[in-house]
This record gives sequence, structure tokens and C-alpha cells, in this order.
Amino acid sequence: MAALSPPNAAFLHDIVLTTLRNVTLLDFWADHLTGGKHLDHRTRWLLRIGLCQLFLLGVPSHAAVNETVAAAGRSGALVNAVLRRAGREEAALRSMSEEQPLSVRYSHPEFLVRRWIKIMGKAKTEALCQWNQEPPSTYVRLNGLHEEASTRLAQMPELEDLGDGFYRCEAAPREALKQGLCYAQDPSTAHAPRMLAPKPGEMVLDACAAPGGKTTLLAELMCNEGRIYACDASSVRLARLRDNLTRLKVRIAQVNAFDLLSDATPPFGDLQFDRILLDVPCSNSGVMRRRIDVRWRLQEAEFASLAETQKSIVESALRFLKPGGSLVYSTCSIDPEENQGVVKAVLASHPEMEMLESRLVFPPKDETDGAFAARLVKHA
Ligand SMILES: C[S@@+](CC[C@H](N)C(=O)[O-])C[C@H]1O[C@@H](n2cnc3c(N)ncnc32)[C@H](O)[C@@H]1O
Repeated sequence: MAALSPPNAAFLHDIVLTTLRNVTLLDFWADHLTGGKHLDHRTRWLLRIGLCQLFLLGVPSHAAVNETVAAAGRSGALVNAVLRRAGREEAALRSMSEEQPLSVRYSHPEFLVRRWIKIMGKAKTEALCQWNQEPPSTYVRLNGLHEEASTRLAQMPELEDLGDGFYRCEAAPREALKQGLCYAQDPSTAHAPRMLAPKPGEMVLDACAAPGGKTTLLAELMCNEGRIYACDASSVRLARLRDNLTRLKVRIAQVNAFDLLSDATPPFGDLQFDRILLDVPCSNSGVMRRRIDVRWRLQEAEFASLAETQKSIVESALRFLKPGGSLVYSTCSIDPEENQGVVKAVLASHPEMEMLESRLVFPPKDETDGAFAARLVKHA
């Protein structure tokens, strides 16, 4: 197959992502236009794609209809009739959808909308759903361990300096990323390493480290002095972690496979750490703007099972923390069950631990991805 031209590739990318982001809304229109008739899989996707172009991407009607009909094969007549009718009834279809519940208007699973309304009320839920419907910005973090990074990035007018080492850009700056001048990362990812605040010369454990976005910032905060054990249960992900650490000039990290929930002997023997970062696996409910798949694969029961795993991970890691040391627990979830709930459960069974601070980043308010971080200290 011939490669697409860059504008066509960008257009295809837009169609795919906008369709996936709006599936429920597109189905609402398709079902209304077909009288709720059963549609085979292919026809349904063609209608979703056609309606997406017509109503959400502003593609001229003749182009959206003709191209979709041309791809339709034997369901061409139906697709043609439905899309032409959609064009004629656009205003009515739009005003009907405005009367629909948030789960339809913003294409989110019903259970999630119900859960969020219970947690944060309707106004914040709507703001969050609305936030998740926009394409995400691309951000990079300057790599302070690269001696030329500040000068070189300052010479790139395509980067908008946001302060604190972060830049926003239209497209990822491939060459600068390849040379390790910066790392593609949302600003919300910096809160946990900064909250941990490791100092040069300290012993640090980053126990869920791959692919290493936070490890590289920890090394930068430590001025590449001291030691970081960067471990992860997934050996596949360790390969990317190693590449990232090398490219970003991290010299103080020791990379090892280690599953905190296994009985294996730790790769660092009986070492105890000044600081531990636990950036645990989570529902990703704070990054749903960036990761469209999340809303469609998440199941309600997962919140409780994730919270169990997260609590076990923290409890396992506590044995490696020195008395007087700090541990930062972090997620890219905005769900209290995975955040405050886990911290509360850990504190209840560990009187030697105390929480000194916590921060929840809420996307519509902070205008970044969502995240949570809490700093716990172990009494000496
Ligand atoms: C949110 S990601 C970490 C992202 C990473 N900190 C970064 O900033 O690039 C969570 C990681 O935890 C790892 N993980 C999951 N269960 C684990 C366990 N039991 N022990 C250690 N690592 C685990 C996963 O393989 C995954 O790489």
C-alpha cells in the first residue's frame, strides 16, 4: 500500500481518534437515523466515521458522504441515505443530543459518570468529561543532565516555554528527543519526583520505574550524584527504561527486574533507602484525554482490585525504607479509592508511618493530566 502524504496521514489520525472519542454520541445519532435497526459491525463503523466527519470534523458534506459511501461496498445505499438525511437534519440531531445524559453527550461509560457524580458532583464531572473530549497537548521536559539542553531548546521557536523545565509544542521535537535534550512528558508527572525531593548523594529506590520518565527527573534533582535503584516487575519495559536512562545521561541508576509482590530476594540485598518512589500501576483515570482506550476498557470492579494491589505494593516497599526516610506514593488516577483510600489503609495498619502532604491534580482545574501524590515518612 502506498504511504499516505503527511496531511492525509494527519487527517486519518484525526478521524480515527475523534471517532473513538465520540463513539456513544455517534451511535446515538446513527440509531436515531436508522430507527434503532440492527447494523452489522462494518456498517455501524462506516456510519460512525461518516457522522464524525460531517458533525465533528467539519468535512464538507459531499466529501464526507462520497468517501464513506465509496468505502461501504454492499451497504453503500444505506450509508448514503443515512448520511444525506443526517446532513439535512443536522440542527435537530444536535439539539436532541444536547438533551442526552453526560454519558452520551461526552461518550463516557455510564458507570464511570455515575461514579464521578457520586465522588465530585455533576458540575465537576461534566467539566472532566468535557476535558477528556479534547485532543491532548504535547509536552516535553528539558533534560537538565544534558549540558546543552537549555541553550538548544531556547533556540527552538516551536517550543512554548511554560516554566519549571516544561515546554508545549504542536508536534514532538523528534531530533531533540533523540538527542536526549528533552523527554516527552506531561507536566503532571513532575509532581511526585519533586515531592520526594531526593538530594545529591542519597540512596533512592524507584520501585515501579519503567519506562523511566520519573527516574530521569529524580537523577536530575540529585545532580547525578548518589544511587537510584530503578526496578520494575516487567522485564520487557526494562529495555525501554535502560534506553531512556542512557539517552538522558543518567549515570547513577542501577536497573533491575524486581516484582514487589513476589518472594524474590531484592536485587539490592539488605539495603535501606533514604527515599522511595512508588508510581504504581493504576486505572489511568487521570489521563483519559491522552489515552482514549482507557474509558472503553476500564471495568468498575477494577478500582477495588487495583486498590488492593496498590496497598500490597506499598506494604511490600515499606520494609526497604530507612527510619526517618520518605516514600512518595503516586498514581495517574483521580479516583479516591486508588489515592486517598490506599494511603488511609496503609496508615491504618502502619502506625510508624505518617502522611506529611498530598496533592491531587484535577485536569480541568490544573489544565494538565490528572495525578495524585502523597508523601509518607517513617518515624525514626
Ligand atoms: C505507572 S507505571 C510507571 C511509570 C514510570 N514511573 C514512569 O514515570 O515512567 C507502573 C509500573 O509499575 C510496574 N509494576 C506493576 N506491578 C509491579 C510490581 N508488583 N512490582 C514492581 N513493579 C510493578 C509496571 O510494570 C509499570 O511499569
